[in-house]
Amino acid sequence: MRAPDHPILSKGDVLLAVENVSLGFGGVKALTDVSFDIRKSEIRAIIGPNGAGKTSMLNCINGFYYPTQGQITFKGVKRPKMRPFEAARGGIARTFQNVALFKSMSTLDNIMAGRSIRMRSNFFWQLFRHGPALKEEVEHRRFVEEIIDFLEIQHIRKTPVGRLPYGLQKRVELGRALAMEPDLLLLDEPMAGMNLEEKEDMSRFILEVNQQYGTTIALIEHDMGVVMDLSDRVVVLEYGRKIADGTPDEVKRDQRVIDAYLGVAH
Ligand SMILES: Nc1ncnc2c1ncn2[C@@H]1O[C@H](COP(=O)(O)OP(=O)(O)OP(=O)(O)O)[C@@H](O)[C@H]1O
Repeated sequence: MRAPDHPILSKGDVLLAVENVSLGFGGVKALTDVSFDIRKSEIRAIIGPNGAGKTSMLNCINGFYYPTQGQITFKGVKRPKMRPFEAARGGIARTFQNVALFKSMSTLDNIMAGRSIRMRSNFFWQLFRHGPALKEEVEHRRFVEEIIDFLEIQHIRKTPVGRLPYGLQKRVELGRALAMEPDLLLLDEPMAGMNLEEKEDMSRFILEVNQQYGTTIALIEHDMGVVMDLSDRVVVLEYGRKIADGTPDEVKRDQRVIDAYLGVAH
């Protein structure tokens, strides 16, 4: 396990704070004055109708976009403008709406690629798999094997991921994000395109990651059954603005949320 590079936060402390964030693309306002926080070790859902700004928000959190206005504070530090790999190095991992893996590479190599962000030895040593790099690689390999066991994907460890069914690809992508040992795991529609059994498996893994490792998770999801079962708190966006924020029960009863989103079958 890596040593923490920040003051140790306890369960329930604010891990990430979004304050008055706005984001514009030319004339289009994707986000307007949105504030909410994500607390350590919780599962936080971001929901709302299509085009509400959910993915834009995730993109601001992982450094893909920089807010036009407002600020994001992570582990107590105001976030400077940064690129996604810098956010990843800082402890934010992400999966995508449409799986983003190296399709011709095996499950093992894809997860190992996620792990490379935690490797310290320089490129020279890695190239020759010698000296410090060899010792380090053995340790990282052990960690990756733990993830493979945890996600129950031993049987596909050598299979090129492009050949796997969609549900398993999503599981490998989760494995790659976990290999980064993130402080904050962002999941963009982790159940999209899955059948019922795959959804149940994915829900179980998300809960286990949260409970066994205490990993803080923020997820975007359209399946309301999943959202209400998994999340501790839910933030609701509509037309780029926050319209509600609370526990699943509070949000379910909120008339604005019912009118904007839940009234429509999901
Ligand atoms: N790169 C971009 N350039 C221009 N407009 C964008 C861009 N990205 C998002 N938008 C616009 O910003 C708004 C919010 O989009 P976003 O994808 O964040 O919504 P969403 O809630 O994630 O939707 P969905 O549930 O359909 O994925 C939309 O009007 C969208 O068209």
